[in-house]
Amino acid sequence: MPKDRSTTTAVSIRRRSDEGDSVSAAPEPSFPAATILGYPRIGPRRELKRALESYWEGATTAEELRATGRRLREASWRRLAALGLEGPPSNTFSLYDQVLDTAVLLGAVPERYRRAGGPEEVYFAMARGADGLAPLRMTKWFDTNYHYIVPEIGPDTAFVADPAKPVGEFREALALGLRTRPVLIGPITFLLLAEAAPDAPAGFAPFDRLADVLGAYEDVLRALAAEGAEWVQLDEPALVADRTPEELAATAAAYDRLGTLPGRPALFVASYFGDLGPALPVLARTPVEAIGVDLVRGGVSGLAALAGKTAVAGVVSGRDVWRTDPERALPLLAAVRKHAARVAVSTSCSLLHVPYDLDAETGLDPALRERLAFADQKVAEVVELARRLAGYDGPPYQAPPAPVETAAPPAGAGRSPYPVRAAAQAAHLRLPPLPTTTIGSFPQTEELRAARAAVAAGTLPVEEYDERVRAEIERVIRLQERLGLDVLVHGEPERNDMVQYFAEHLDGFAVTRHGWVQSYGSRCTRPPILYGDVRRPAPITVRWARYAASLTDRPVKGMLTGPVTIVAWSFVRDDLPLRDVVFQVADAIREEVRDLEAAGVPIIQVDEPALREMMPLRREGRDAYLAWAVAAYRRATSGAGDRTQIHTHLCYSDADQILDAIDGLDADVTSIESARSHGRILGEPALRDFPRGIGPGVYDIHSPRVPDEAEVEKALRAALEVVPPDRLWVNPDCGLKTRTYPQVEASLANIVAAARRLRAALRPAGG
Ligand code: MET
Ligand SMILES: [Zn+2]
Repeated sequence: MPKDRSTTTAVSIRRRSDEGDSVSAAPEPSFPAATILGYPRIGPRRELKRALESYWEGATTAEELRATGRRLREASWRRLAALGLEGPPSNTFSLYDQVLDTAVLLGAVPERYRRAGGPEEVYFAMARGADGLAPLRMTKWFDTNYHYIVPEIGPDTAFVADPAKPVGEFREALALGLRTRPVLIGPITFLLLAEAAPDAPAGFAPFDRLADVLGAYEDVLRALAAEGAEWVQLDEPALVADRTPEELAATAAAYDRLGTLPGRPALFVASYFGDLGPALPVLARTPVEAIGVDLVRGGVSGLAALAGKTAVAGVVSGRDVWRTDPERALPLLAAVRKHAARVAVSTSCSLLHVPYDLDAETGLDPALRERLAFADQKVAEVVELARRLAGYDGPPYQAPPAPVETAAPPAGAGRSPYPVRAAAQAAHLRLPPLPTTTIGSFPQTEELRAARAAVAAGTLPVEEYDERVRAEIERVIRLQERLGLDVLVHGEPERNDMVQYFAEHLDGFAVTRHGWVQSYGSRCTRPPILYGDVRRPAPITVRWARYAASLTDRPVKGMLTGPVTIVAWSFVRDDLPLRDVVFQVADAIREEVRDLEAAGVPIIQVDEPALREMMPLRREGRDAYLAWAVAAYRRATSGAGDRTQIHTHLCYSDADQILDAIDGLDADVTSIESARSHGRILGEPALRDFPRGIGPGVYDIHSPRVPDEAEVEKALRAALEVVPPDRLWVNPDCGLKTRTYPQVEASLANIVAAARRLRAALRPAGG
């Protein structure tokens, strides 16, 4: 075998499938030697965010929004071409979410949204809700901090392909002289991520509709081929999680069917976020031409199945900001090359999960900077690796022995059992039944954001900024008193972000200025970079908590972010086991809990919204993960005395998967997302027995909609069916930071009113 085979010029005859089905014998188009699975789309300066928000406010038109999209796509393609990438992906742009785009592409728009208006209105009604129309559910994309919109599929969903978007984007790029590879979410992943429509009969699963949805995929593939698309990428990340034999058999059947579609483009099935495991040979037996494997998360065993295929080898991580070590990547690529017909160098997943360009960061320590690569640097890396691979004749990669696990540090001195704590807290706090509270943040005003930027730019003295933060805290405290909430918060006005704020005050972290990563819709976060040992040089939140408490007689909660979440939402050093890094952070938070308690703060909330998203995608490894994650949380919180009430907050609706772990956190009160899943969380039998305080969210803060009093009351009545009144808390799904004051005031007023009505109804007659 010649070892300098260059993949750029590779042209071969399309193979026949094992079964010998006759497949068109057209030559397989060449696949680029270097590629990426996707690219960020929010804009290097978050141009899409601004365009979306101004469109939603009614300040700009749909046409202006579309024009911004076109400009961003063009700029991205030109940038990729300038970086040396050939045949870039397309249809990786989205106005809100790629899963929602796929639902639209396949005609899976639930009937009730169709009356929202024109195409944009219908689309954004599904994403964000509209008058009288709650949005579709939103949840996290695999183990990332990106949120997708959950499609709703019923037995009658009429799948009718509407390929306008991928076709339109393909044409746009072609007009620039670029033949792109349209990217679609594959049928297996699409259906597995969807949920059954509310009116679907019991036992119905969206996956039952696979044969029907494939018809729509065939139409899309035909339409793209007619435009001149040579390759289409079908993303199937769902195949890196555990799949049943039936699901794998359906995968084989689906790709056999798409693979034998006459006149189709060449098919590249991409997998990412882990190892394909048993799905790899299944895919490899189908007629698809190319298969993508994640070699950052996944291993090299089983690659022999790639014989005869084009292997798209993900060796440049799309999930972190570290440079790729060519001494590791080249042997990995050589290992793939031993088996596959052709090898393309790729990112391990879409670059959606990393910031655009390291060159925009001018303030980083040069020693750290040298170790970093953002999206554009990673594009340059795949191009360079492909060039080096062509001439590489070193040995292929061999997996090293698995590292030996060290024992977890102890949880720290234990608190008394819950009944003892609960009694001490009840005597101390004297709260009514169904206590009302919020999750921590209040809307962030433009003035405060601007003030923070001015401090960073050196144009506003810190003392003046602190003064404004104090004024904002006072305003938020007065508002909560006026609204009649029982447990108040300071509103987190001093925090740009719940993770970044702590990162800025802990040693071992660096923060970026422009390193935005899309979280959902127009929302972005700037994940800090955890590069060294974590230490807390001084108390972080104590002065603000103390100030807030000084303003009111009601209890004020102290707010901290938990160790798992701080690590999950950062880019983390990869030279230590993740667990050890989390324990370092837990020790820093433990010190903060102690200091808050010493300052007289009676309730401390330690948020762990990322607990579930960090969970391994395959069952194997989950128990071990949950054990150390829970141990880290307890290490952070167990220094508190019995009288101090510890709250935690987890904002996702499918907490049912980790109820044991939530129980293991041993927090006195747990608030959890529930509004958008129509209270589904409380349908869980395990929750009936949840032994401590629980606050299922009654206000979907991801939507601009204001819930009315009756709706909140109904949700609370449903909750009271399973949770006794002395343990039921009344709160929104999550923090209020992303909402406006008018929305928040109206919603909280309705929540307090509903809680009061129920409280009155609970009171025994004459009591
Ligand atoms: C994503 S969870 C957010 C919790 C945080 N305390 C807030 O209210 O913003
Ligand atoms: Zn939350």
